[in-house]
Amino acid sequence: MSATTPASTLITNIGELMTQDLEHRVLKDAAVVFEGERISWIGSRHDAPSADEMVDAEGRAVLPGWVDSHSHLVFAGDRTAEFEARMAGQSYSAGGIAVTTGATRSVSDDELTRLVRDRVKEAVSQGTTYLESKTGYGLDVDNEARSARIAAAEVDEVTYLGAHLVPAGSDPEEYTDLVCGAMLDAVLPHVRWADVFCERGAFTEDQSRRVLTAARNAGLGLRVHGNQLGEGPGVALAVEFAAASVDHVNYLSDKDVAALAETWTGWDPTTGLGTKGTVATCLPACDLSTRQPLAPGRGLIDAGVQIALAANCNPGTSYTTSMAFCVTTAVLQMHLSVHEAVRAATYGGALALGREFGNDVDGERAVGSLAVGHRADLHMLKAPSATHLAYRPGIPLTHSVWRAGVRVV
Ligand SMILES: N=CN[C@@H](CCC(=O)O)C(=O)O
Ligand SMILES: [Zn+2]
Repeated sequence: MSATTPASTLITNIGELMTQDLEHRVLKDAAVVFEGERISWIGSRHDAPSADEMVDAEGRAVLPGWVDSHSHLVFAGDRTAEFEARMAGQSYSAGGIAVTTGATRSVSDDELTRLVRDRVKEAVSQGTTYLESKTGYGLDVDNEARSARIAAAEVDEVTYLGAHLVPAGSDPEEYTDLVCGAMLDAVLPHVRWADVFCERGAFTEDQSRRVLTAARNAGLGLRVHGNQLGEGPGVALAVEFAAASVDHVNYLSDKDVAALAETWTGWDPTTGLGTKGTVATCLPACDLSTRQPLAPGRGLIDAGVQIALAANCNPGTSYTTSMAFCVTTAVLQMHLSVHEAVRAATYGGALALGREFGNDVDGERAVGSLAVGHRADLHMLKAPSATHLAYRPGIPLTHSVWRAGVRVV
């Protein structure tokens, strides 16, 4: 805690406090107290205890900070020309990853760090308080290890994505061996997760299975990029490996939806107890930028699948850090309620990263929901309710942000 951070803070006169806790509480006329990084009290403002510092929300809404569980922040350069071509009718393919890999390899460690740091700042300024990033634009042992090391210093969670694209000139099977061998060993000290882009033009089912097996044997949690460009084996593989999340999920068969729903049958959403399933992470900004059908978030929720919303910031398919844009799109176009969309962008992201209530890892506090004992990650809007996120699309509504009890915006 910095010398200027008060020991305890009371935020009072909150018009709407959307807790996204297990009871789904939305409190009117509320107050929150946090001591250091920990929330210590939530209730009616009329009953609020005193604190060292008092912040008057003046009727504004307060939500948990966004938990952005899917991004690719470690890159240099951009792909404006590819985007323009796509807007003119060309379809997205995985091949563009090679362009960013070339640009990323060409910059110094300091420059790459600065680029990542600027993107994190941009995300935080819009209310993101917990952020994952993948590697995946290094694609050789040294550059993947460098990406992992730089990401680990700048973001909360790092995912190894050596299996993003087979580099030009490499034999796919030999490259998969490298991803499962020397490259995995090199990134291991810096990462908690591994991911694979299981899609045509990227990694086959068999190659993906090898990557997931090696990562699991190395003790990493698993994630899968699946069913982005067409129906395929990604979701089934994610379920088979009990991955924490399968991301994109644009093209799902009834069997895929049923398989994902089945993974949640042993979990109680009212207590958060039981065996968690595989979160379906929807990436609406990416879907719009690649002109893919929006992921069927509504149908997934209705089938009993826990979903997350993430920004998927990367230079190819989704060059944005705006979680608010994703929430807006989820409400306006994916037919989620505001509460469901905000939940997917906060609690859902935490579920996808194993950082939700009851899952405090390495002594870290739960994120993505507001309850006593959780990390004080709060996002105050320039609006009286979260509904304004969808009602006033495109308007920057972040008023202030606290991350682990420290005011950062
Ligand atoms: N789909 C795979 N990976 C990224 C895009 C990578 C790129 O095109 O640079 C994604 O999540 O959309
Ligand atoms: Zn991705």
